[in-house]
Amino acid sequence: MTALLETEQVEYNYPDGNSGLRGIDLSLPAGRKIAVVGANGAGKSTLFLHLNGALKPRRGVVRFQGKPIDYSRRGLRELRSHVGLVFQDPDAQLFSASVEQDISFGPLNMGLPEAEVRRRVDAAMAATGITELRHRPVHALSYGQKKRVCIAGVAAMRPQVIILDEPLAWLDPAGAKSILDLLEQLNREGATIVMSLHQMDIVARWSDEVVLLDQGQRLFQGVPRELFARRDLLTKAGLELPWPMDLYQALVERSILPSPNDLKGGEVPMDRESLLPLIEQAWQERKEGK
Ligand SMILES: Nc1ncnc2c1ncn2[C@@H]1O[C@H](COP(=O)(O)OP(=O)(O)OP(=O)(O)O)[C@@H](O)[C@H]1O
Repeated sequence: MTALLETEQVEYNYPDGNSGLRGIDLSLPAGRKIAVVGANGAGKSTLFLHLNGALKPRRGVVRFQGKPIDYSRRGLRELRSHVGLVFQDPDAQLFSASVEQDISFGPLNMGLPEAEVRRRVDAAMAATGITELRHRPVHALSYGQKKRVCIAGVAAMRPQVIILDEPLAWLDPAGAKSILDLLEQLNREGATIVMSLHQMDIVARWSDEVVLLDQGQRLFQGVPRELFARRDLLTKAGLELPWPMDLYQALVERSILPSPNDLKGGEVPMDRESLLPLIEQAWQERKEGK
């Protein structure tokens, strides 16, 4: 599969000498939902800032659609119309007086006609469920509402890639679910979604592909099931298994559930929906005295 975004041996040091990235090779295919995971300080935000050209590597190269990023003003403006980044901190992204103005900024900056801007802004507000906040000042919104405005602002530009730095952090369960539903919808409409997150159960059920970073290096890229079979990598990177896999293992150790070798299909359950039928079956067999 051809890569939409690629990094080759990307290295970056912050001006104070902190090493942000230490030779990262990545290839992000189009149309996927890609999770980027790693402990605090692993380099996720630094990587994202390279993918939309906000940071320039000290060594190595970042490519979009096979071409190295053009760091001129024009080149970056063009790149950012295709690669949208939603920052971790919404206050770093929002600056207009009202919600509507903020979401309009990107499409206006792309030079789109006013009617088209209005259409896109209305659609982005509807998709993120913030139409009623249209005239509200951004500084007076809750954290979760600000997050939605940031996502709407990027979605209104209709980029090919939407990168989100911990979009679920600090959201309540309903807020997190609606963001995940929205990302699912944007992906169905053709956007490649790249997001960092710390909840491994969501990585397991949401992502097609997962990238694991550790101390500025890529430790793994592949499907979630493959990553969660690598206990060595998880331990090194300080990550845990998704809770359904962890619970499954605890139940196997207590001889309540069959071990992977005795499972039909042999696949360890990664999510709640595949774990529950195993528990129900074990419960049924116990009741029937098997
Ligand atoms: N503005 C900065 N100035 C100096 N060093 C920085 C800066 N931002 C990040 N770093 C350093 O670069 C490394 C990578 O940080 P980064 O923020 O990319 O990690 P992260 O994986 O996004 O972490 P988190 O999960 O905490 O958001 C860390 O060692 C961090 O201390």
